Amino acid sequence: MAGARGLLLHGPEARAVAPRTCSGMPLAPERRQAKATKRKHQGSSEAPPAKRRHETAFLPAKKPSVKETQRTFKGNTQKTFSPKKYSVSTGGGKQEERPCIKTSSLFKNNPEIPELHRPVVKQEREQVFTPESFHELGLHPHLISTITTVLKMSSMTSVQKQSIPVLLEGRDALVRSQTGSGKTLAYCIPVVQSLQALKSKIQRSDGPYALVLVPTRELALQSFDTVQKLLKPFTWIVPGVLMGGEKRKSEKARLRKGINILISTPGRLVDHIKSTKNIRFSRIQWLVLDEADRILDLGFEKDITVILNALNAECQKRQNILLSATLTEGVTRLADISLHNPVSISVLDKSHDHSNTEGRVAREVALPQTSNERDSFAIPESLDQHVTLVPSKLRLVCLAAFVLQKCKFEKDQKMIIFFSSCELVEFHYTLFLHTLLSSSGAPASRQLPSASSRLKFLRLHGNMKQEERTAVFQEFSHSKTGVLLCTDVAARGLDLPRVTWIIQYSAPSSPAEYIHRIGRTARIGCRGSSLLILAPSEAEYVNSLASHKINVSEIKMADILSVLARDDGFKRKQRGNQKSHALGPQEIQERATVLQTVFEDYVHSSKRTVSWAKKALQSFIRAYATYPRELKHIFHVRSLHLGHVAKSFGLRDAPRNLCVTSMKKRKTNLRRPDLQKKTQNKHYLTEVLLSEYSSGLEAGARVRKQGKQEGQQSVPSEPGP
Ligand SMILES: Nc1ncnc2c1ncn2[C@@H]1O[C@H](COP(=O)(O)OP(=O)(O)OP(=O)(O)O)[C@@H](O)[C@H]1O
Repeated sequence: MAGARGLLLHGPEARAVAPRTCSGMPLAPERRQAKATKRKHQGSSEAPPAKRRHETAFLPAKKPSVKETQRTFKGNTQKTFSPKKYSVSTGGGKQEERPCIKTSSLFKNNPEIPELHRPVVKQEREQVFTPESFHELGLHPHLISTITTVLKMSSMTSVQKQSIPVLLEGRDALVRSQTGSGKTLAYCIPVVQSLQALKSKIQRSDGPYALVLVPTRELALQSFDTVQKLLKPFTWIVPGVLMGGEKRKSEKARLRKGINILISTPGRLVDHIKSTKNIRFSRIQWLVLDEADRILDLGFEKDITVILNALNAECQKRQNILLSATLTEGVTRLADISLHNPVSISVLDKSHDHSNTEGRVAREVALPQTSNERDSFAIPESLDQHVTLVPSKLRLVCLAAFVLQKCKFEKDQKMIIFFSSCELVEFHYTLFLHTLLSSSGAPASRQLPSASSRLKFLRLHGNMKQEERTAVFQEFSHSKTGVLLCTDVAARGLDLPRVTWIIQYSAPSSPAEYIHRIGRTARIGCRGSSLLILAPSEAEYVNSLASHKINVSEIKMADILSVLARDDGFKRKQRGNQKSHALGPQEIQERATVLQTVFEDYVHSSKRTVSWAKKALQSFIRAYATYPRELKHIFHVRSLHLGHVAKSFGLRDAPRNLCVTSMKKRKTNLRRPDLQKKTQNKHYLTEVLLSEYSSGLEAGARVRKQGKQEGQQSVPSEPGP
């Protein structure tokens, strides 16, 4: 970590930045001076010496005593009253000089970045394509011509080659293959082939023959789209989608008219089962659970039971398929209750070899699989995985620098950034719109000197209206470039073409989620990369990934920040004819501080924005408290330094009254870990994650209730608070 450590050790205590009023106007000199003094004084309470750090973590920031204030004030008089200058590009490339005030150092009092002793593990591999074509499957000629001319596919993928014949034989199956390997067609083709071949031709009014359950609305739309394409030559078979966000009445009307292949999220289907008289399952021949392990998470297990009971009550004989890139214990349980004498299909290299040597697919793998097999996942060979260790104070600038590096200075990059909650997505989306974009409509004085109109930001999360979610999904899908900020609502199954980078700004809560998130890139043999951003205290997570045969290589934080050298918009003004010195670590630190200051200035531009940033910080802490027990030794709220984390929300100080109720609760619960798990964690998990996957019917009510309980201000979704 030589580079990164260098940055940490040699950083200047304070950086020069431009002072502004709330409206973004430069301050009068006297006020500027007073404010600079105040800032310095505030900054002093924020970075405790290393030995105090542990004690102060998560305590409200203490107001410094008069004595402390005087000491700080006196000790820094010289610096405080000699503001440096830095230059800001204004429209037309002019450089405007602004006198500066202090920003507390980003590069001091940070925890040491540990060396990563990364165990190198042999990753599981799958071969994506086979040389075989779809012609060999004995499908209806119109279906083959649709696959080759409409979908423009010629050869089968491994999972398709293994699954389609098994499913056409009428067997139940548990299918596991890596992300982006073509599992959707692996089940859609046999369903369409079998339904078009039924002797008594399907009538629309017959109702569903096939039911496909998926965890999210976007995935429902995507699967519907695939089925619709395959059904082109078979116009008498009608597909339909139920996914919430749409008026229940119009869904009821469509159900009444008849849907033969029904694609739905579990929650929405349960709602119709309970309230609609028009839903009949007597003709069901296929039940597909795509992303089966995700479907089982949280509240969905109950929904699945309701659905299985409803199906079993009306039809006994049907084919059942469970699919996912990751199989968890839960899926084995679900397989036990929903699959009959199933074939387990796995495309790992060893089974592939087996199929080659024996001339048949490896499909008689016993159920359940061993935990070892279940816990190691195949990752596309064309996916380069990285990790970077970044102290909390530097997280925001580091993320922004990486976004600028890829999406501003490199061509044709399309990036997805994962966050742990809707509030975090909204916060970073709005902040970036107002600071990194020149076309956001915000006053130029509040923007980053190098604000770029080449950047495009979008966001996707479960608290958005359905029409907006769909529009964003479509826009990002069709776009060649752009940055999508999202929650795990976009982690599963979504097939977004040409995504080049996946950033995990909030670490995932399980290896399975890690696999699915990074699986949004490097699909079907394309190249892609991922970056996991961890705090130094979270370095151990790399070993946890390695235990699931996941290999990551390190990118040094210094290398990420060095992109700031490419943009003189971040430069401090040199005096007179002084020549710009070489872009060493010191200069990079100064530029990083300019970037941080732009964020802080935006956040502190009004009381409302400060309160909004505090809510986002609160949401971060709440989500952080929900990591499962097996990861608590790595991700524990007590190891966070509130003042430092606050900095990554553009807050200059650790908020004093943050999350008081929750803190009290947490304190009590920490003494009773059993209670914590049973009550609070469950509560948080439901609050933070369930809303992402709900049918959409209850989301509004839940969000309203949550907001009321926590006094939560709704974060503005459009350009800013
Ligand atoms: N035989 C094929 N030839 C070429 N492209 C294919 C083939 N089969 C599927 N694809 C394409 O590969 C992409 C990924 O497919 P799909 O979404 O079904 O993957 P998946 O295995 O379900 O991924 P995930 O686990 O992330 O849900 C899609 O764009 C799909 O159109």
